[in-house]
Amino acid sequence: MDGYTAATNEKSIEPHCGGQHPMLSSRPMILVGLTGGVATGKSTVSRMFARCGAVIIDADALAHQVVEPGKPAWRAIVKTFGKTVLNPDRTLNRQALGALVFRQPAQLRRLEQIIHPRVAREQARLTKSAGRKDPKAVVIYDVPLLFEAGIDARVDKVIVVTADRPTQIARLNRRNGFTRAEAIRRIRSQLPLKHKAAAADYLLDGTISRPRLFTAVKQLYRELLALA
Ligand SMILES: CC(C)(COP(=O)(O)OP(=O)(O)OC[C@H]1O[C@@H](n2cnc3c(N)ncnc32)[C@H](O)[C@@H]1O)[C@@H](O)C(=O)NCCC(=O)NCCS
Ligand SMILES: Nc1ncnc2c1ncn2[C@@H]1O[C@H](COP(=O)(O)OP(=O)(O)OP(=O)(O)O)[C@@H](O)[C@H]1O
Repeated sequence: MDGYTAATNEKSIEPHCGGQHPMLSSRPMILVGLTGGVATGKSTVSRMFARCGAVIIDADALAHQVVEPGKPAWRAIVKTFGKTVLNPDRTLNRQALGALVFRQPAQLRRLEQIIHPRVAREQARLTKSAGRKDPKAVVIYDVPLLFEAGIDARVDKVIVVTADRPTQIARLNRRNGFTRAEAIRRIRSQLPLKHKAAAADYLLDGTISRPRLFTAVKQLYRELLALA
């Protein structure tokens, strides 16, 4: 199938996105890690999985929430990095903080030490809540640092969304206004994409058109549903 590669064999199952197949009634909740490089298309793919009926737990969104003004992580960031990383309205100046930490790996580690434990707690809470609501949910963890943070060991399957580097750079320029150097710094702050791809159970090509990508996502969702 275009844009979708799997190590496993295709299962024969009714071609619809979402809905519970009668053969799957005993399936427990499945935890799926979704990762990739910067701007390869993880959020785009996770929105498509949401349309199929999956529960999405988005680490970037949680990382944004835990640093809202006045929250403990926000206070720790101000204490560590100073008020120069704040906007006049006291929200985090993400551009300023990003420019600082992606130039200095030691500072990035300090920021991660503040944010990651709080994101992990929220992930655990949301996972429990998804399991209570639907014990057979397909739960997708959208986590850019899935491998770097060792979360791959806690999920049943890993999907990696790939893109070639020129596409990543062009997207970061268009979406974030990053220069080429800024984009490359952000890309290099992660495990190389080829290492992530080599460790994946499923690969999705994030550079194909959205309709083709959605077709690949629907097929993969059916395959995930079929995992007993
Ligand atoms: C430095 C910050 C404020 C810059 O914010 P900005 O709005 O520019 O980026 P945003 O948070 O939306 O992330 C965009 C992408 O950058 C990449 N990225 C973010 N944090 C990291 C990191 N610590 N290491 C490598 N890549 C990262 C991811 O691919 C992510 O999808 C922000 O990235 C941050 O707080 N990072 C530390 C928290 C973290 O590790 N988040 C990742 C998910 S837990
Ligand atoms: N298949 C596609 N075709 C064209 N553009 C796309 C496609 N998928 C994503 N994009 C665009 O590329 C950019 C990055 O996509 P997206 O936000 O989904 O990536 P991401 O991996 O979640 O990014 P980040 O690592 O920054 O969180 C967005 O501007 C999005 O609109």
